[in-house]
Amino acid sequence: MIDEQDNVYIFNHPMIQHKISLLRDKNTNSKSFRELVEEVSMLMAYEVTKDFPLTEIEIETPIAKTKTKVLTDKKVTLVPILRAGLGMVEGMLKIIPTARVGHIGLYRDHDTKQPVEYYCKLPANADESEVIVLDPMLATGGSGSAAIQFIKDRGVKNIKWVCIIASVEGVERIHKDHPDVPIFCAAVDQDLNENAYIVPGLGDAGDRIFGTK
Ligand SMILES: O=P(O)(O)OC[C@H]1O[C@H](OP(=O)(O)OP(=O)(O)O)[C@H](O)[C@@H]1O
Ligand SMILES: O=c1cc[nH]c(=O)[nH]1
Ligand SMILES: [Mg+2]
Repeated sequence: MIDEQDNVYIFNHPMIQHKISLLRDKNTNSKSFRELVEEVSMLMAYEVTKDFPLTEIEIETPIAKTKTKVLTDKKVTLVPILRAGLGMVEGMLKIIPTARVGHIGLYRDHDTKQPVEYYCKLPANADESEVIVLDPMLATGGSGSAAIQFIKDRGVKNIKWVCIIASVEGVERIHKDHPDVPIFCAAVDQDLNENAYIVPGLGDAGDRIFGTK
């Protein structure tokens, strides 16, 4: 159950939408918030991987020989954007257990709202891999656009962006800077407030995952 328009895939499955409502609720505590982010990520992984290629092999069941399909050997790298993206890794790994994990550290300067890079470690030969970038929030799109550019600068061609809540402005920014990158999310919210937080959004995802406020 997914709406696709202009390279944006919105997950409208009832189980995902229900969990998004719990994430948005300010009364949801850090433990529940973390668990919900993991569960939503796992459900999203199911759709994000739907174009993965299959190869036919022959095996023997206890009853008979048969032809069956397995995933074609394909390199996948998950790249969470620190900190909040970390909350999405375990859920994704439940569905894609062979994925490697790289990390990009970015924070948004409180005054300028511009992304500041403080860490980047991608697996060797990341350029041979499909990269799935993880960050729960796409607000102005500044962090997302910069992260995608770091990854492209390392030669990666096949990139997907997976977030939980996007803003209209963030979607437009990624489309403008990186029209080749599809966006997967559970909701697109209309507004940003004066602090560039998504409205209604869910607040500061990093602080809610790690209990830092
Ligand atoms: O689209 P943007 O306007 O760039 O904003 C989105 C970014 O802001 C948040 O990170 P934050 O700076 O709060 O860092 P944190 O994950 O360490 O809390 C969020 O996780 C994104 O990375
Ligand atoms: O709404 C927002 C915007 C940026 N970062 C967040 O965590 N939430
Ligand atoms: Mg934060």
